[in-house]
Amino acid sequence: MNDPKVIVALDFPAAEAALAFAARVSPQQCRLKVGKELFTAAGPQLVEKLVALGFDVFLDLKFHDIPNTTAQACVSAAKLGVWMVNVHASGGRRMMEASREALDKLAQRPLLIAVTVLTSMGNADLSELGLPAAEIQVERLAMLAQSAGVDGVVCSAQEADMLKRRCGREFKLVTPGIRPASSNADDQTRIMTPPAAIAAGSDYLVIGRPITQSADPMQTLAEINASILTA
Ligand SMILES: O=C(O)c1cc(=O)[nH]c(=O)n1[C@@H]1O[C@H](COP(=O)(O)O)[C@@H](O)[C@H]1O
Repeated sequence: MNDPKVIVALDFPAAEAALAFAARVSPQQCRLKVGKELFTAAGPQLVEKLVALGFDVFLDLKFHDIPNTTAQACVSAAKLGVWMVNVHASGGRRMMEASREALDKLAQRPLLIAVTVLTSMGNADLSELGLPAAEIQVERLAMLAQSAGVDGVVCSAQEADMLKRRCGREFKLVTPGIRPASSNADDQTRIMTPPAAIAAGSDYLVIGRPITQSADPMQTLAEINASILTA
């Protein structure tokens, strides 16, 4: 597999566990995501080690701040050699445009992705925030993100079909909240199985606990990869 669709979320408390996982998989089988838990514990050195092992690394720090701070944080992330970085679309147009412009000045830049509505959020959670239903809010933020020049969005696979039609095939859809039929939802709300997500138009599936907490993580990853080859 030369273009792995699965991005494994390395939500571990320390570098050792993440490196032990990385030692058992190859960049042909999956990409790797470093998020807030692992980055806060292990820092940029761990990210650089994973990049040096040949993995495409998604640095998922979901930046959300004023335009200058967010843009410079994206530049710092890019300097680690990562493949993908993300910001919150709800930070607004000027924040996303500043991030894109700052990255464009680099010789090599990562994909810039905007988070729309977290996959843990359901319509009741959104209503409490005074926001419309997930599908409407995701569409609105994705259209804004696209017009601000980002490469794609994080959304749930439940919105993938709608967004591929609205934003076109080239606009990348990165979808967490992926659960094989046999897995628990955990704290995720807008979920979908791996083959259904690919069929709906997801470009990349972010999967953490169903793989990392499985009794046999390598077998689970192999089964998921096999299930989406035929999707
Ligand atoms: O940006 C993300 O990666 C992200 C966005 C989102 O809306 N929902 C979401 O779950 N994530 C991340 O995707 C991963 C999902 O992990 P699992 O629920 O264990 O599969 C976690 O590392 C989350 O931080």
